Amino acid sequence: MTLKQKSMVLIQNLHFSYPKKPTLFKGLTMNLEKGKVIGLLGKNGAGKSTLMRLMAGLLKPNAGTVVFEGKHSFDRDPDFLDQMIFVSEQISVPEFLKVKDYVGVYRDFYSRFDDVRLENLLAEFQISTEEKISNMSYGQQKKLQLAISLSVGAKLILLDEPTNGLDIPSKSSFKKVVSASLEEDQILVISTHQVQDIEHLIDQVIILDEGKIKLHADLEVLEEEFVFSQSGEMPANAIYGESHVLGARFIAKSMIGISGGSTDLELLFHAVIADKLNGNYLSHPKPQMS
Ligand SMILES: Nc1ncnc2c1ncn2[C@@H]1O[C@H](COP(=O)(O)OP(=O)(O)OP(=O)(O)O)[C@@H](O)[C@H]1O
Repeated sequence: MTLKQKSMVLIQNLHFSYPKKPTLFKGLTMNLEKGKVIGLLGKNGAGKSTLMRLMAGLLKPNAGTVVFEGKHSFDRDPDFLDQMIFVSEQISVPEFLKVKDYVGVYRDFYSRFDDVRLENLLAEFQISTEEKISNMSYGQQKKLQLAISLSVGAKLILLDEPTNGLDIPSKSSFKKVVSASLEEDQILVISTHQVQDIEHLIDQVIILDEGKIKLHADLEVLEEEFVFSQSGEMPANAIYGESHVLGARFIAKSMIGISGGSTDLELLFHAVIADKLNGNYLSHPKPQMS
């Protein structure tokens, strides 16, 4: 399959700023492939939610393009809207409705709505369709929104801070249902500060900083290229490391005979923000980055 066939979201030379605010994105370029779960990381105010809103077509680029399967997001074409769902961090669920009535709104809107999947997800999250939304806690409402987002049959699923407000068992359920629900022709983008909530779940990581994509990488490639490990003291060849009472956590360039664990997302994030490890570590060539 060629890169173009695999790509679903193409962002090219994207410029964006809010009115009377400094420029947020100055020429962002990237593409997202189907079948991937992508973690979007960045400090507060880095622009994660804004990038998601641009992908959802809720904001208009000042220049450049955001295209989903050949359609400009901001055109909000009916086909595009049928294939995309964006769940923002602040949920606004109409409290006067019962779960089943609220779900009905989505069932009417999305042509590929999957009732069986929804039923299974609501069971996993222990939500009854007869429940009145006003009687549900914030976390329960959040889980309802998540269950819906994974059931509408969207090819592009954008989740902004989906695990905020979820208790520990629900976070485990979140990982379980996401891994089990994602199909080959879907992309799931998860923006979060809770890196442990997406560890062992994401295929790719994107780190946004100062209006740029500092890193866009397949975790598989990162794990081939680098060693993420711990030792009694900081090794001399560490690219980046953090000392703690028992020694150090570090990232080093991979060498024959030395293998490291799975990607330590927190350490990776700090290394990227400190400009110790930037770039493109994808399993095939990509368009030039900003
Ligand atoms: N509606 C808006 N109008 C004006 N400025 C905005 C608006 N929304 C966000 N911003 C500004 O844009 C920048 C990026 O905000 P955004 O919410 O996209 O960042 P974020 O990475 O999602 O942050 P956080 O991690 O805190 O949620 C911030 O400086 C913010 O103040």
